[in-house]
Amino acid sequence: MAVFTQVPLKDAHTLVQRLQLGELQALRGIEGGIENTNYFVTTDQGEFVLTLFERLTAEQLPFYLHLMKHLAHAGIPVPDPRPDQHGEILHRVCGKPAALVNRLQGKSQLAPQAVHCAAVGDMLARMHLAGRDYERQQPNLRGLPWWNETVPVVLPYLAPEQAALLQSELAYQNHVAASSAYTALPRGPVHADLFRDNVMFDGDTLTGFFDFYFAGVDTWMFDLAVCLNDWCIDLATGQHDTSRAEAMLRAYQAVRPLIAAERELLNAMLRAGALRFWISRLWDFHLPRQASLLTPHDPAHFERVLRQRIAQPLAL
Ligand SMILES: Nc1ncnc2c1ncn2[C@@H]1O[C@H](COP(=O)(O)OP(=O)(O)O)[C@@H](O)[C@H]1O
Ligand SMILES: N[C@@H](CCOP(=O)(O)O)C(=O)O
Repeated sequence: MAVFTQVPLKDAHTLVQRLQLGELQALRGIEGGIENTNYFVTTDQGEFVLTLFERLTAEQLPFYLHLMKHLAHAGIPVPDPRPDQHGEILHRVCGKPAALVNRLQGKSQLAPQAVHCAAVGDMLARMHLAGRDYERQQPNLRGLPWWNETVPVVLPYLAPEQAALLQSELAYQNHVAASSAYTALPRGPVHADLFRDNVMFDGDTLTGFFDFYFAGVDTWMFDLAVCLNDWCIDLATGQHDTSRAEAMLRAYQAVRPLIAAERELLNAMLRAGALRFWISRLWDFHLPRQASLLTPHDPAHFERVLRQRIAQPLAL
């Protein structure tokens, strides 16, 4: 869990007053998350989430916050950033850029069944379509250029066979990115980190997507691959669960059918999704930041997932 910055009650009170959200009743640091400082904020008007951004800059943040607003207005269940009286949704708390959003109802479904994977596939496709007329541009900041930059930084910490796999997969992904099929992939704003812990459910009903702070313009297929790699696998082995993967793909395609290039590159994108999180987990693990409540994720998990995607491609 992560609270990098301790927020005094008086600072939360000032923000709540400025956003005209009533009287502050409680402020509680959130267990979970590895990127930002998060607090639940209770006022007499409801429950909110305060996020202090620890890595993202005030220049990068409008893309994410306005994307959430855009999607919320299009009917996608995502947190809606609260404005001040001037309409500004990016605030400043304890010297850090900050946002306050509504708290989504429900809880994460950490042992998903086919019904949950179908709900995610359906809403993911709706979200992709709803993002088509979003005008701001920002690349996925954890995309290929970042992989190329970060792999040399983590290589010294790896055993020789891991280093060889990491380098050969990176070379493969550079090759894929230069192909005409890749150029043909439809793209737009994507979430890019839509894991089980970034979706809320009330029973079997999906109540929201959140944590958009790795979003960016990238291929829709990469987004779908990230979901398949987390929602539709056996976590112990990294193996695909066919019924869950089929449920997600069927529901996604009922809203937006995949084009030929997407079908062709499905497995390459599954490998890309595994590589992306293997690299970021290695980076977080071997070059950790100070936080009072932080548990790094296990990098070995995505090494296993990547080996699985290479050994057993998912057939469409
Ligand atoms: N809008 C929200 N509604 C409800 N819970 C939220 C919301 N945003 C964050 N949370 C809670 O806070 C936890 C950490 O948030 P997250 O965005 O994943 O952190 P990080 O940005 O550090 O990865 C989540 O697992 C969830 O329980
Ligand atoms: N989902 C990523 C890490 C990002 O953490 P989150 O709490 O912001 O989703 C992973 O599992 O490595």
